[in-house]
Amino acid sequence: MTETIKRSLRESPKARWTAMVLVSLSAFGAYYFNYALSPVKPMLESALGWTSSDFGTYTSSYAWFNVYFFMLIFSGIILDKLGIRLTGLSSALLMLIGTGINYWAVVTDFPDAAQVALPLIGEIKTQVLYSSLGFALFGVGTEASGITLTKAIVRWFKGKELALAMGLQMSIARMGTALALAVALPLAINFHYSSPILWAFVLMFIGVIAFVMYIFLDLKLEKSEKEIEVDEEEPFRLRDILSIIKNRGFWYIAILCVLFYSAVFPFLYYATDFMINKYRVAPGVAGIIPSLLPFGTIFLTPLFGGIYDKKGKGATIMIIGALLLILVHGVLAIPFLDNWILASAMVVVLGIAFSLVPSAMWPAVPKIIPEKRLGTAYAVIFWIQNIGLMLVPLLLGIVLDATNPSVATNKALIRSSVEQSYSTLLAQNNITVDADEMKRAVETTTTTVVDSVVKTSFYKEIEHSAAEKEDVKNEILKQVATAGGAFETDEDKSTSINKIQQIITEQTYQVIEKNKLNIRYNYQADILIFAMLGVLSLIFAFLLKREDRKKGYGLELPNIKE
Ligand SMILES: NCCCC[C@H](N)C(=O)NCC(=O)O
Repeated sequence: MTETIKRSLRESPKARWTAMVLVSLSAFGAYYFNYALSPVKPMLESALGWTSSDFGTYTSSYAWFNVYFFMLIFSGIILDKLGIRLTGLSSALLMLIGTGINYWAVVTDFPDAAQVALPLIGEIKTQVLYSSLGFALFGVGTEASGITLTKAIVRWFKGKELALAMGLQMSIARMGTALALAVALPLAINFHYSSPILWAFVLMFIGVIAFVMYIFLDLKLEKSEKEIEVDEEEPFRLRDILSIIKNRGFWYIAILCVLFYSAVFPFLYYATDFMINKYRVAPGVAGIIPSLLPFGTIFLTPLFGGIYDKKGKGATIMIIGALLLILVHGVLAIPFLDNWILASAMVVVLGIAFSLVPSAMWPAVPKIIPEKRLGTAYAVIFWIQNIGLMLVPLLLGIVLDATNPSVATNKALIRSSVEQSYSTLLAQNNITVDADEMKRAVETTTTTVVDSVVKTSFYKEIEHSAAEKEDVKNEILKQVATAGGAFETDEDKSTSINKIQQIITEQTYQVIEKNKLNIRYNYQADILIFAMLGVLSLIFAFLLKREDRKKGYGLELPNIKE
């Protein structure tokens, strides 16, 4: 069809950039919430008794519905049928509801032993299940919103600053990730472990309002184009999937995508905990190191995209990105290199890799797949990517628990010792607290003890039998009771509780240190999984380059012809 755009609202730079900012706000909230609970992993363990496998189940749940129910494929169809406005609003609302369910689940008291049996996963804590269902719903909303926002940007910027607008939209989204990694744990420490989710809910709500405003702008655009003939967009067709999956180049890109993203996104889920456990970074600031990664990509992705546009070498860029991935995870896996400055440098290099690969990968797809099948191609690539985002975080949690079998049980032992110590000292001193105050005090004290042991102790951990662990617990209770005997209550109840907290913290710390209890995760096996994903990425990047040479896709050629 001919395109004779005359006075379309698209011609107004102010209108189209406003549209870009409005739609990007929901992506900002989504990318924030995606990582809001990750830095809080150590607190979820100390306060709620989650294990690394529970955390792995939770983070993998992002992709449950997308993978099992083919939601990404359906979202593409729904987007074609219902359009940007309705699909965008529904996905923003879905993200909001998912976040709400997740918040409710983590603040609700479930009995410690409450579990349900799930196919494939087995027994799972009821709280982990409800949090995961919320996160899975959020995942459907995020992925659907991802493809909807791309379509919205294309609608406003086709023939204009399309690449820049897409790059900026991605940058705004990544700012959300950087913010979550940097502030979630300080927020949780200073307020409550659920506070980062509450903030996510607020951001998501702002995203919904912004999308409603976008709808009005979009209606104005439609009105302005009523008299004008514009290109009709190609709809999503199931039969296109068949022709796409017959293309070998498509498979190389899709596999490279799942391998590469699986070595980055899931790394971010665990990175704060990794910094705390391996590099002894203080929990309050540990998230700043992984936040350097998305923060760097905010500037580098558009920069590398521009270089690819002008100079080409797309397949080579992907090879370099995969090599950097191997270098980073290889260095992070070396046990004796435990300096946080080196870790920060490696995260910056990972940020460079994470800017190189996407800046070459996404623009490479149109060189392999005809334009009319692009929407379908991206939906299938994201579906395959989601399989990795589902399996890898789960595997990481299981491997972390399997290679550190006593850490979760030792943290649980500390929690129950702290709880019993409070009960004893409060009763001894005739101080009454309600269930909420008690819960809060136990959570805070357990977290403080665990954090300070992990940060400040240098002992070589010893594995204890169940009977020895019972002895350690009894020793904690005895020490606390002895130290608490000399304790003088204050008229002010909260001063007395603070004194009790101090006694319990000091005594528990001493007993743990003396008995060399293992509460520090060794992440080596997990990081080696990432390094292996890097090696596989490199192989597929080379295969893609070879296929490009055979079929002449032009991946090494510049996008802009001089
Ligand atoms: N943690 C956000 C998940 C978004 C996944 C999405 N399918 C995607 O890959 N977007 C492109 C990107 O580079 O973020």
